[in-house]
Amino acid sequence: MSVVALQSVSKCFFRRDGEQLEVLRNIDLDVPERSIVALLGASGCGKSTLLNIIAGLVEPDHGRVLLNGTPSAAFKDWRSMTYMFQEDRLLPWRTAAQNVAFGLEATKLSRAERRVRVAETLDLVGLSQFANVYPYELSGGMRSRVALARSLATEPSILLMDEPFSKLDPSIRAQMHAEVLRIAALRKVTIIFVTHDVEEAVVLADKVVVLHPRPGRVRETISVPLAYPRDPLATAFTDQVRHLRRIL
Ligand SMILES: Nc1ncnc2c1ncn2[C@@H]1O[C@H](COP(=O)(O)OP(=O)(O)OP(=O)(O)O)[C@@H](O)[C@H]1O
Repeated sequence: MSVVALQSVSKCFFRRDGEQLEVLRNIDLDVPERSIVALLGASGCGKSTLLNIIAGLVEPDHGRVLLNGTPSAAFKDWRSMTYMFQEDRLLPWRTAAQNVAFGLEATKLSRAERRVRVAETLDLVGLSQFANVYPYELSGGMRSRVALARSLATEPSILLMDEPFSKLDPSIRAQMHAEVLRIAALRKVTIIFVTHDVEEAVVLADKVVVLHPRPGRVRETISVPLAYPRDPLATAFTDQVRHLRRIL
């Protein structure tokens, strides 16, 4: 069964001047369990809007969103889904551990259970030594790891990411890609992420959905049949990357 399925999803926004902006038209999407799907497209083609629709943050005008087979409006298990934003959005007055604990505070876990979960998740992203450090004392890559740990602390089965590594240096970015692939395999998580970077899409995803702008439509869905773990340098010269580059 698909973890996330979109059927003929369309969305318009109204601009300030009253003009209607058709952002998404008839989007169909099928995300099987434990897959990694990239939403790839040029700026403004509706990638973030699509992710927000999946997350239940934006309601589509037409079409259906099914989460584990349940229509979005009737879906109850929102805790099984987390969202990682483009900016890390760490709270500066909280330590790394306290930031990771943030999403757990609304759960039924006891204080002791939360402490264990935070320690496990920081360990997962290789930051056990930095639990008591504040965000300003961390490098960009470490902050990104804390943000990833915060997204994973609730043990989600679906992780949505909106260009989460776009602000990082290329080498740190490659490290984060490796981290995501390692953790996705370990935690059995389904990932849907937005990117406008062809290499990032091909390194991470097993399926790349290419969106065409104005209005956003699925232009093509490309499978990436490369075995994991992938080598970013090796993937840069594959046919898939050449093809996607040509389209974009
Ligand atoms: N709440 C809103 N109200 C009005 N217009 C919106 C709203 N949200 C998004 N838009 C418009 O919808 C279009 C698609 O935006 P969206 O952020 O989904 O695109 P994107 O592909 O993620 O772009 P980028 O890669 O630049 O982040 C843009 O023209 C944007 O200005």
